[in-house]
Amino acid sequence: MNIIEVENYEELSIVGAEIISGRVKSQPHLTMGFATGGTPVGTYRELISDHSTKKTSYKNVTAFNLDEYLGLSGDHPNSYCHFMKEHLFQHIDIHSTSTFIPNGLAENPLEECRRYEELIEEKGGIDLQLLGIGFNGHIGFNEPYTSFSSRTHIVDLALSTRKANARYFNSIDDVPSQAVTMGIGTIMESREILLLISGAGKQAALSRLLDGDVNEEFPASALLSHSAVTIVADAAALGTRGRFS
Ligand SMILES: O=P(O)(O)OC[C@H]1O[C@](O)(CO)[C@@H](O)[C@@H]1O
Repeated sequence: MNIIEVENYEELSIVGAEIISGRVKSQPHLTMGFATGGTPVGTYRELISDHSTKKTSYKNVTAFNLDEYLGLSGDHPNSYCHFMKEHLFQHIDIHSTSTFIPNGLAENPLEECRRYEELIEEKGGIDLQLLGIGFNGHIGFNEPYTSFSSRTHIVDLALSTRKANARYFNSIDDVPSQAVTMGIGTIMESREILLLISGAGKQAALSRLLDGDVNEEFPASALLSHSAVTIVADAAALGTRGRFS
């Protein structure tokens, strides 16, 4: 596991974007896995800026997102489909037909999970998967005790996850209680993984990850068994484990 220590969220966003745009430049037909949540927003802002100044092109990039709320349509303001358009896709030259996000309104959600898995396989798998981490160690929407061999599936969201994401909704009651997410097994098949961790609130999760105990109780610990993971973490998240403490 390669750990890049940065001073703050601004620097984390710059470094995250440099890694992604660097891959896109060297491999224009990259299949990229994107994440949502607050953490990657700065990275997306930097990618947009890089796209407009340095003309990094995404026209041959294929994008898969990790997850989507069940019950929200793609144009719902809180859907992850809407999030990706707003924070990245509408600002770069990626083709809308090359961006894939699970359909939160699928008539048959189990079938949708199978379709999504097939699609990832059809496109040759994910080259670089961007991840954030939840307070409880979730990656994607894979909550504690999710099998490390899981494929794209339906999850019941933990109350702590719904509470953490309630900030984007009018009230916690509006936060869907289920989502479709790539499984941990799906994520682990990505050829490379970039995990962004920022803020004091993530200190306990990062510390537990760095302790190195691989356990399904802590989903992110699966990453310890992956051969190409880069973590970009800021001083607040590293706490006393960082060089800035
Ligand atoms: O970046 P945030 O907002 O702290 O979220 C962390 C993680 O939680 C999720 O938003 C899901 O709750 C993930 O998509 C994300 O990686």
